[in-house]
Amino acid sequence: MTDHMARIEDLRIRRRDFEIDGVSLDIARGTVVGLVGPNGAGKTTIIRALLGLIVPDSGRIELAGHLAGSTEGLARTGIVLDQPTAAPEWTVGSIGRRLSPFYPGWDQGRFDALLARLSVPTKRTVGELSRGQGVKLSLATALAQSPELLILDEPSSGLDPAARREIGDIIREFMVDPDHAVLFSTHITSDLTDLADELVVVVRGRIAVRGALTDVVDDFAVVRGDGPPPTGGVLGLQRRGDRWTALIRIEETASFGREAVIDAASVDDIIIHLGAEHEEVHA
Ligand SMILES: Nc1ncnc2c1ncn2[C@@H]1O[C@H](COP(=O)(O)OP(=O)(O)OP(=O)(O)O)[C@@H](O)[C@H]1O
Repeated sequence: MTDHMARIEDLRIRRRDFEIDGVSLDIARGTVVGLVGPNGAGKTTIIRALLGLIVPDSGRIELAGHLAGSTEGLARTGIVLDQPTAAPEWTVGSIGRRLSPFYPGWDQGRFDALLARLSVPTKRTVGELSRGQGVKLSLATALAQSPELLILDEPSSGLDPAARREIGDIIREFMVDPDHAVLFSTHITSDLTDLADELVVVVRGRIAVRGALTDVVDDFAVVRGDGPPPTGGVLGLQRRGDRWTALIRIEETASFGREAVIDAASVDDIIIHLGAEHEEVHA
């Protein structure tokens, strides 16, 4: 058994006006990796390449020890997208009967228990579900396949706070098995607190920051001020009228003098500032 559930090496995908530019990423067993970044940064493109849904221009991708897109790799992977993958005319209660022949590890008891826990109405058709109910159905379907790797692409957007917390608990329970791993892409970065071990920040098709979630947050700070913004040591700048905020490495703090207002950086601060495009930015 490999120690990683998924491995991406030097992934390159060229589109007309966008490029995934040399992304490498390991998802180790026993870890939850949070994938974050501004809109259009390339998170879904990376996930789709990992699942073999996009053929890259170059790079090597392994999923559960098999090449991307292989049946063996996908059989060990549960996938939660922001909408259900089941046919809209199927009733929720019939999904187990319909899908179980295709998944050797299908666990009907687990599927039924998750639908009940997440309050997904079993008599409705998939097409009649609300957006949030659809995400919950996708999660139940993914986990009923007894996967080793769970990939969630922005599941949180349609979910109420109680459901998001419930899904966090379900992911934690999934991670009780040390051989499991999760890749979780989200814009609601607070969902990653106490859940993600590692954070990967994608900006404009590249990995801008990666590391243990706590280390990443500790590595940065935000400086606030007005008037002419600083240039040296600034990784990203946000302006509102005369006022500005700048993302810096924590070790640069001293160079901003005693009058500077410096705060701890949140994950959102990191994404917003690294994603900002400003001529003054000197990375
Ligand atoms: N089929 C396609 N053809 C051309 N460009 C595409 C295609 N699919 C996505 N893109 C472009 O690739 C870039 C990355 O898109 P992607 O969906 O991977 O971003 P994302 O980080 O998941 O964004 P979001 O947070 O908005 O969901 C975007 O500029 C998008 O317009």
